[in-house]
Amino acid sequence: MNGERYSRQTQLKDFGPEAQAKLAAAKVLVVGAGGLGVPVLTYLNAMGVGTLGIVEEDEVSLSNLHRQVLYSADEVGHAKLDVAIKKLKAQNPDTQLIPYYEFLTLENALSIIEGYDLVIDATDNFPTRYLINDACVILKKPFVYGALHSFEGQVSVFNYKNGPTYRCLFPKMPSAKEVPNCNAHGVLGVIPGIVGNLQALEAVKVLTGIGEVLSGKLLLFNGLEQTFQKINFGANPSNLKITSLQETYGLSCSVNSDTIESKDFEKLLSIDNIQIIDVRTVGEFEEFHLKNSINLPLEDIEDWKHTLGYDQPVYVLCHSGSRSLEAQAILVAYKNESDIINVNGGIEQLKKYAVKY
Ligand SMILES: Nc1ncnc2c1ncn2[C@@H]1O[C@H](COP(=O)(O)OP(=O)(O)OP(=O)(O)O)[C@@H](O)[C@H]1O
Repeated sequence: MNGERYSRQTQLKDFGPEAQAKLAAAKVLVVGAGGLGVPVLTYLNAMGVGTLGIVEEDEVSLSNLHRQVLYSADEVGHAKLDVAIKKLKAQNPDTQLIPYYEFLTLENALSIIEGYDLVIDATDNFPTRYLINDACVILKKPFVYGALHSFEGQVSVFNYKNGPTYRCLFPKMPSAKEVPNCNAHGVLGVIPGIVGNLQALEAVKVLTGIGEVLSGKLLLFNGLEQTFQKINFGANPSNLKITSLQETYGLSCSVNSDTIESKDFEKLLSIDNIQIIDVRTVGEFEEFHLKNSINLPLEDIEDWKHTLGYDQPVYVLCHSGSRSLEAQAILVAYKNESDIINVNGGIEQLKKYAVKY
């Protein structure tokens, strides 16, 4: 270990070389290298966490750059993981960086998470968050949670020393209407920077034992008012006893029965007459879209929902899977009995099949 590199933190009385050695021995898995993942990775790497696993399959987009400050304009279109690994290596060559060029799914979650001491959720969707929670409960790993909405953020540590889990705080996946998303609602660039850093701080506390971990406490940050608030919550014993993902999710390959993962949806693209409704904006659709898809922007869906054919499945798609959840909720409210399926991961994960006008 390079003593000088970490000297400004090891000289802290309550940190010292002992805590630094714990960081060096630690294995942390960061799921998502986007708005939250970038600050988490940058600081944990700089501070000397020995092993960092990164799960991510996305590419850098122009609209990522205002907040995902590890990426530059000339890297748009490159795999986030390639860019992140290159920059993190240059930042601290001592870290062992382990890339997973895939999204975390029901199939790979347990085998990936198994080898780590701590997981950091830096994703942007509820199915992944519940999956991380459930896999961490099964494997008895703590996980640091972070989430954003507009100018606000939340942080907590779940499953820490048998403490409350994500399901103790939020027992059920929220309804589609409640789901916020950067694409649809926007995010101020600096907010994920703040929330990601708070997550990194919690990770350091869990790994080294300093301070008081946010277990059983939800930290709420309001960027416009510059206020922090802590809410206490307790454990519900039934949430501490998940034994298998199959039991929790059934045998389906999705974490949500009305959802299909993009990679499974891929296999359906060759079906003739498949009904794919793309709810992105006209501009986004013009940039690229799936050949057989129909563009029905989210804001117009209420007016045009009667035009769809409900005698066959309706696959609803957007950029990454959140606006399509909102659209799905509107369609389900209209035609309850029909097969209305959200494509989780969206067109972002199906880009190789996309065409332009
Ligand atoms: N299941 C998953 N496994 C791994 N990474 C995931 C998973 N789900 C989402 N992610 C990643 O988490 C990151 C979340 O970042 P962020 O919320 O800033 O959104 P984004 O997808 O980068 O941008 P935008 O939503 O604006 O297009 C993304 O890079 C996304 O690919």
